[in-house]
Amino acid sequence: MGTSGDSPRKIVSGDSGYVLEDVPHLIDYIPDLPTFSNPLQDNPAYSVVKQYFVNVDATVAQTIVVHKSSPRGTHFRRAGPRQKVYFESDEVHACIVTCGGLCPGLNTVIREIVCGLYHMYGVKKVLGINGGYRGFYSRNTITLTPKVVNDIHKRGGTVLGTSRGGHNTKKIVDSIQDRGINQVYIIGGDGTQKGASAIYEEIRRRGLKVAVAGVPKTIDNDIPVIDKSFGFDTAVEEAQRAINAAHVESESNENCIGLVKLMGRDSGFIAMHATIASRDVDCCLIPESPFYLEGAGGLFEYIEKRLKENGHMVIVIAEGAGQELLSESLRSSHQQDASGNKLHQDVGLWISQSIKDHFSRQKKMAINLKYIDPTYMIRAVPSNASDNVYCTLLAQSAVHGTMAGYTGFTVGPVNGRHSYIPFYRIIERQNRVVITDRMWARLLSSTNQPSFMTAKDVINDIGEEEPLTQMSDDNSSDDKMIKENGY
Ligand SMILES: Nc1ncnc2c1ncn2[C@@H]1O[C@H](COP(=O)(O)OP(=O)(O)OP(=O)(O)O)[C@@H](O)[C@H]1O
Ligand SMILES: O=P(O)(O)OC[C@H]1O[C@](O)(CO)[C@@H](O)[C@@H]1O
Ligand SMILES: [Mg+2]
Repeated sequence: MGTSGDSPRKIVSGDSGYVLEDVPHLIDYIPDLPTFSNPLQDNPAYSVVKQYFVNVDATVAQTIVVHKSSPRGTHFRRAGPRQKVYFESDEVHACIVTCGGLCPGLNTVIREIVCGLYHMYGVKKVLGINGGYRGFYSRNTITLTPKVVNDIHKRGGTVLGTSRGGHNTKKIVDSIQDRGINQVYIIGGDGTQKGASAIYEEIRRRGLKVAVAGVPKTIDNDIPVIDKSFGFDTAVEEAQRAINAAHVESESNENCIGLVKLMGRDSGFIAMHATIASRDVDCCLIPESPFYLEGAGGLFEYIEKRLKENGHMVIVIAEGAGQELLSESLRSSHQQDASGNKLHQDVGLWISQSIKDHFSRQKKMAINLKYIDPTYMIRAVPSNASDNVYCTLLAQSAVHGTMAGYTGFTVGPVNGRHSYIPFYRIIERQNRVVITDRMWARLLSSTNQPSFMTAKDVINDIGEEEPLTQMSDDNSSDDKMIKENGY
């Protein structure tokens, strides 16, 4: 997938620096499509809601921390039901697919897309594609009805199955066309959204009346623009159990380190939030913050200090942390998964061994190390209550968007308001923890760990990154101004 074959971006400018990064609509390439009244207007459940339909001009600001002279900046189209729809209920043939790694809440999103289509729009034909993208052309489908999906939100995983790799755009769109599908709901992470964008482009090239909606999913929270991804809170909550166990073990044994490895391939959000939530963690290591082991200011020195002061400590390490150190000491593997994601070496085992070797070599202090690796346990659980609510809103917003004829979009909250975001904004970069941001500073002041950074590193890092989601810390725009002003 490249940018050369991509359809033109819809960017609309307004007064005072207002910019709308709009999403595509079916009428962009199929003019004169008929419209219909939204069946929701006759739905008794919604009859009492004042201004139920979203104004066609309503947009959501990406940056809400502004200054007197700030331009109004980038906006996205507000999600929600529209007065006019571009599909009749009995014309719709929808399908749902889940791709990439598991994440709490997948089943809730599936359930709410099915129920939203049935109950809000009277749509009766919804297909589940089994086993991710490759399922479009090599696996069975399952008919989804409110009855079939009734209880699935109480289970972890995805009832549709998932996979990595197997994205063949042509075969997938052939299958969509052959089956007469005209709404495609694609639930997945950054890789999946890239695949969804390729599917949308091919559908548009063929001139098909098929709306494509992405629902962003990943416990790593590495999708930019949106406030956070669903399932993330559940994963952070589940991680507390491992951290608590590490703390209990370390407190009860002499000179004991409780070490927990958490998911987070390229971004350390889970580790960072689990650490801040717990307060029992003395050191958190994430991919975005390089660290070193030996010498002044290094990890071993800090461990020794902490054990002398407290007799125990807890370390949380994200799976993608310290990979450059591993590559130095082990033979670099360069392995990839079926989707082309780099497969990391096991940093948990490596750091456990390195710590043990250091203290046994040094003979000053006998230590005890308890290593806990809850890897898949934090993502294979059902979503918690707040993620269930979040998943419901995502699913319903996606359904409203496709019924209104929008396509080529990912749905998600931007500053708390659900919005339709063009694919290109979602797939252009990965969201990562910004370590010059206040959230990381909050963590450092809670753990009291060394920052492992020299003043020179900090200066080099400054100005490189903008806040990628609201979760980074919306104060960062202030920071950026300070940097730009050279204060
Ligand atoms: N650039 C791309 N173009 C088309 N398809 C892609 C692209 N990158 C990934 N995919 C497809 O998207 C699917 C999911 O990708 P991936 O395994 O990277 O997971 P993900 O969606 O990023 O989720 P997570 O990282 O949370 O597990 C796979 O089937 C993969 O083939
Ligand atoms: O299921 P797999 O392929 O082992 O995936 C593991 C990866 O998936 C993620 O959970 C993202 O979904 C990463 O944190 C992790 O590295
Ligand atoms: Mg991914």
